[in-house]
Amino acid sequence: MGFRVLIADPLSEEGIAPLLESDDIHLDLGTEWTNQELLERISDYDALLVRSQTQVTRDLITKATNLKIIGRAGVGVDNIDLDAATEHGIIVINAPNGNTNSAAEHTMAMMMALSRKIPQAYLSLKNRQWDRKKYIGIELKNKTLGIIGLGRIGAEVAYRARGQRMNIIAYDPFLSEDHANKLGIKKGNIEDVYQHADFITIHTPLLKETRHLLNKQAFEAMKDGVQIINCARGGIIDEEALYEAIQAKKVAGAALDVFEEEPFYEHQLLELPEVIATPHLGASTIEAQESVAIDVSEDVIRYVHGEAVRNPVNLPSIPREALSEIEPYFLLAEKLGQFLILLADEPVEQINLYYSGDVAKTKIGPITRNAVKGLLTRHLGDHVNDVNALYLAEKRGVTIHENKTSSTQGFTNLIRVEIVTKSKKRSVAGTLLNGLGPRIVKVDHYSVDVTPKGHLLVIHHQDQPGVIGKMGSFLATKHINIATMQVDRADIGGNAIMVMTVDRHIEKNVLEALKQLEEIHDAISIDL
Ligand SMILES: NC(=O)c1ccc[n+]([C@@H]2O[C@H](COP(=O)([O-])OP(=O)(O)OC[C@H]3O[C@@H](n4cnc5c(N)ncnc54)[C@H](O)[C@@H]3O)[C@@H](O)[C@H]2O)c1
Ligand SMILES: O=C(O)[C@H](O)COP(=O)(O)O
Repeated sequence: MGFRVLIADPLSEEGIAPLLESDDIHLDLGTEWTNQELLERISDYDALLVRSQTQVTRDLITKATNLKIIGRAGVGVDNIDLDAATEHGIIVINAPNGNTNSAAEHTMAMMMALSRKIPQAYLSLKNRQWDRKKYIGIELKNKTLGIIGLGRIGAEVAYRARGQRMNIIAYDPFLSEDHANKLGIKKGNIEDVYQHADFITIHTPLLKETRHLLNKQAFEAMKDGVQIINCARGGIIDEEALYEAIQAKKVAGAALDVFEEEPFYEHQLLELPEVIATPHLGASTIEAQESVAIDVSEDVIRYVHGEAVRNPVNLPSIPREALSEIEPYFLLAEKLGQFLILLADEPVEQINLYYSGDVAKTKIGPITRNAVKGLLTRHLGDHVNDVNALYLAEKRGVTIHENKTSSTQGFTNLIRVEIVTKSKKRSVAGTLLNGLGPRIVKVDHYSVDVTPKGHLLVIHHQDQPGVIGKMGSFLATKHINIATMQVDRADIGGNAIMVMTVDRHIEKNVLEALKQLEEIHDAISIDL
């Protein structure tokens, strides 16, 4: 059947062409399905593609037992329960760039329609009224536009509004003076925007912090006769407060593309002649729809082919150049984690990662995720992946610390993973050998040289003559062939370690018998 993809909201046909053309992908359209149908059938799918309409709730995600990826053909992911997706190890991707222009153009269209009362005049004319006095507008030229949220769309709006010869003041916590200067706008705080703007347009995501950002107090702080444009998200404006501010003539008009509840057919704001509105059309252009659908389709294909996706929402996004540099470390980190967890005989409380040499110069976050994934998979199973590894560790009270160190111990790159339990610390270190791949080079403070692959046997023993021979003979009686062997010790006659690669899995009873040998302190079998 291949990789099953469900399209739950209408997407551009041209945009999904890459999916239609893929032999290993099976596409179904669920745009006419009811919520109940979606809940009942979602477990058949590996991928779900949506726009802003379908509510991807925790309930839906819990029922989506085979789902691996959710694609949002657009920017806002407030219709997707990201926490639930992350917990279930489902990667969420979006298409952040494809509709920027369309949303910015729609914002400008709304501001111009608002300032010249075009929708109201059109309605009046449709009703066979020729009323020129009632529809006197104001010019944009020399007016101040306040932009709240100067990201992709906010910046495009600023660029266009400058063309209208507006003065622009913007508030965004990440806006630098330098960037503001480059855009030819003024950087201010939110109070400055309220105090000076004749028009205020919002371009933030809907977050806990931005819900009802424009509320009663905010409207009170604004200039009398201010006009509001919202082409971002409904919940950012407290609609009740806006209604009252318009009735009180504090706000002269509002142009709204988005609403707290969508869709709707009755809305008290629409009863006000000062309000003009569109039904969430900011991204509804042929160009934007084609572009966002292509972006998510191509990312789904990348995912199916095991490549890194370009626009992950619940994973840090890695630029392509950086990815090629760090991807080889993923396997090493995962193997170190898988190896190390078997040395732990108590619950892990802390994971410390030490990066040195070349690897310390890279983006280490994704490497850490792979190490933690390796540590957790052993006990939590295959549902642990790089999307939920950190979340699952955190949920179990395990803290993770990343460190960059200068101690390369002679290797060009070195990753050391350490676990801290109630009574001890254990660690393994590994390197990527040029052309030879991953190697484990340290187990605690012992030096070894082991390829982390196949069946390994780790023995802690007393360093004394005859132990190695005894071990060899013991394994021979169990028909276990030794492929490679590494030995290191703390001091002559002191504690020592043996790491062997053997040709088959070692059963529990064989390990127990091994541990009974006099000089053996511990024996651990590791299948990688
Ligand atoms: N109407 C539509 O059809 C339509 C189309 C596209 C995007 N959108 C919406 O537009 C919004 C912006 O999209 P974008 O692509 O520009 O996103 P973006 O991430 O590029 O920009 C958002 C900006 O908001 C800023 N921000 C966050 N919290 C803030 C706060 N409390 N105060 C001020 N600024 C804050 C961020 O720093 C960021 O710069 C999103 O909500 C998106 O869903 C709507
Ligand atoms: O966040 C977005 O990208 C816009 O709101 C577009 O939403 P839509 O895909 O439902 O048009």
